[in-house]
Amino acid sequence: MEFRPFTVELRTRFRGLTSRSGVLVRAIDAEGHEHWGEYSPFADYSPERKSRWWRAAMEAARGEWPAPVRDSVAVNSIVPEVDPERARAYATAGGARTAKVKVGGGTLADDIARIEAVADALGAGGAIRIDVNGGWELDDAVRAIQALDRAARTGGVDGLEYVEQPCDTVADLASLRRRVDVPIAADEAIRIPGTASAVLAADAADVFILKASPLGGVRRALEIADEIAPRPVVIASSMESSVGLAAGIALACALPEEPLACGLGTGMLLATDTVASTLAPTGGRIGSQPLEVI
Ligand SMILES: O=C(O)CCC(=O)c1ccccc1C(=O)O
Ligand SMILES: [Mg+2]
Repeated sequence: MEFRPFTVELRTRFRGLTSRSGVLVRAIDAEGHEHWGEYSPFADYSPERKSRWWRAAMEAARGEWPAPVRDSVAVNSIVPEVDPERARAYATAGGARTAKVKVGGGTLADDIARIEAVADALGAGGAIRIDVNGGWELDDAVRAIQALDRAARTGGVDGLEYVEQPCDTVADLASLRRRVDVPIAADEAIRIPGTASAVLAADAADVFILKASPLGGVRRALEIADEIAPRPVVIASSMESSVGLAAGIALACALPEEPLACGLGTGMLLATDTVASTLAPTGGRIGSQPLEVI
């Protein structure tokens, strides 16, 4: 095995980061085929969570992914917490018809203006989901979700598709789910410190966000999807370079049931990459592609 440290730059600050660093792992299988894995855990991850990411990188480098059952999946665009004019451009990037809008970091008025701009840019038939990354208190969450759902009913968009991780704890997600009509999606709650089983047991989410690398690899994430079924899943990246992104695509294309539009369009947010041609969506869809690691 060969190990190659890397750093890639982001176009927009994301999760407080302007770059992503890690190690690429390269291995040749028994038939002489080359495979690459990416180990790029976030710096604040515990040793246990880093070890899961390591298992995902090893699975990729050993060429142990299951065979795909579809060629491509729909993706969502990602709208960071930018002003309404820039939000419009992000909303339809890559041909996406579903936009995931980051909210909750500034004022509710700014969030409303951003959602209205995204609804207008998408137009009829578009879908809007929001990601709070936790942090809302229950009562604030109820008020904000109602206001943002109204904002998403402009331009022919049918309200919010779901709200991702509005509050931190599984208990708060479960309570909130009983107080609002908008579906609730669990992201961090199924990994930090919880599990999909705990979210299921508390009946705390309608939609489950699965990420191949932090969950320990494609096969592990497929087991979790099996446990969750028939509830809908969304496969998302962890803002990896294209080598890591390929694991998410392999997972999305191997699921027995087609996932909802996936958060696998993050290649568009990279200014530099580990491959010659970044994995990015066209016509709102993304599929696997041979990687030319540079
Ligand atoms: O879901 C997506 O569209 C992309 C993935 C994404 O948003 C993300 C990427 C890295 C870290 C956290 C998150 C998140 O879902 O908040
Ligand atoms: Mg999220």
